[in-house]
Amino acid sequence: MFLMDLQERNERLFYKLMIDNVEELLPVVYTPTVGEACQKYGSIFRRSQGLYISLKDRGRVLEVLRNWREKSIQVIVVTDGERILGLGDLGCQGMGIPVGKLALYTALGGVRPSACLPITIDVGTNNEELLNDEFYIGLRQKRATGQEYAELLDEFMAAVKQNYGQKVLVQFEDFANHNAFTLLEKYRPTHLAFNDDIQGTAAVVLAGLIAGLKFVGGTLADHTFLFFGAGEAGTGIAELVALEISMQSKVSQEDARKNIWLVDSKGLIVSSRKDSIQPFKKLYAHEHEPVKDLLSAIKDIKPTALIGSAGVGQSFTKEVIEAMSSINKRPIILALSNPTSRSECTAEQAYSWSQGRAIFGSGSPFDPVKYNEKLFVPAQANNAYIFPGFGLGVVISGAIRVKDDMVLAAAEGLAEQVSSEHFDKGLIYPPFSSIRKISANIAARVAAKAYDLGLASHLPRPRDLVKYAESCMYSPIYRSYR
Ligand SMILES: O=C([O-])CC(=O)C(=O)O
Ligand SMILES: [Mg+2]
Repeated sequence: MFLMDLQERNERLFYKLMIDNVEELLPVVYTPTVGEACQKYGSIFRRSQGLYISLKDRGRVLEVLRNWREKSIQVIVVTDGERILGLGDLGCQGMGIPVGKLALYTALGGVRPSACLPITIDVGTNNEELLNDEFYIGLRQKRATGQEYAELLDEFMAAVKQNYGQKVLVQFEDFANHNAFTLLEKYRPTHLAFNDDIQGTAAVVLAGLIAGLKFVGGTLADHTFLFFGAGEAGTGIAELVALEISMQSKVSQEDARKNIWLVDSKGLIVSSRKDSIQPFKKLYAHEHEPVKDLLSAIKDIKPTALIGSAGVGQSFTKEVIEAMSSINKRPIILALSNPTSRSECTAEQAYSWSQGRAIFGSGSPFDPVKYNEKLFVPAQANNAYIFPGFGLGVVISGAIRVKDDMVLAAAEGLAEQVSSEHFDKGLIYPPFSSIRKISANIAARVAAKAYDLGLASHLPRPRDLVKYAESCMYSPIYRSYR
């Protein structure tokens, strides 16, 4: 609440404070505190942040967009609040997420604050508690679905293009699975559309796996990956890992998918399963006997890495971590669900149950852990490493579309920032304290790919893209007066 006030009162000071104290303030402005802020958004509401577009605005969404005080927008983060982190449907109170993500776009990625626009689409909520809460700030109705939902989103996306042109990045955030994949597929051919939960998370995890394999040995193609959770994050990561394997090892993507297995709420996804498997999971329905639970799946599949993103806290039990540790000398354990209460296990559990052998990363931050007199520093495998730099790269190159190769370039840009100095400390990501440098490098990689693919509209292509990215970054300094 203090930081929200400061952001409102003295934006420059807010960003100066953020940039100078990233590691301390990230968990406040962002995950996990932002999750709690969304849960309590109605009762801590002071001034409106961001733009709300509701079902009641149908037919005049363009007019609503034009009411926003800033005219030159480069990045929009939009949610409909249906799947806020792992907390579920928070309706309009999800606004904290686009606001927090865009604060990071500026602090971590150097996109000008005035060029950032947080938006929440209000189509109602199915959260009964909120519907009965006198302080709820959104429409008091059940969520609109089907055609009514699709038409509002269509009107919104058309209005965005009409008002800001085709170089505005639209980042979809925390939509429910059943809309996230459909919206991305629908709008990526016509808009500069990016889904952070699918593509951003995929890039950060791929970078972490590439770094993690330095401790384990071998290439991605030599290993087996098991995902607990087959939603946006799980299948997004699986697809990017398969793409990277297919490029590294010159095999087809179908072949690359064979060492990747997914577990959802009904067990291991296999072709023999009787229930209907959603299209985005089908690619991973390999031939195997049905397996009901995670522990049995681990014993059968024998993965090198276990990647959790189901939003189910404490699902990596002692037995699960011990099974991973009996199969691997250095098991890779990623507990990606957010916020902390949804984390599959804590850092302390991962290190102690694996007797200090786990290579551990989590979506939400954990403090370093002392185990057997040794200090372990857990990695924060959060898309915050990717989206600010990714967005900066898109903005500075004037890219008009997002291609998977650009997401891959972002992952590689992050992975190459991990040096021997980090590996020696057991780290698979560089520290957030150097995030602006990391973002500039990711931006340069992404921009380079956009130019290579002929998708960049800002010509001529700058010669040194890293230097150029750095020179474009917003800094919270005061101009000197004459
Ligand atoms: O916001 C975060 O910390 C990461 C993320 O996108 C999510 O959990 O949905
Ligand atoms: Mg998200």
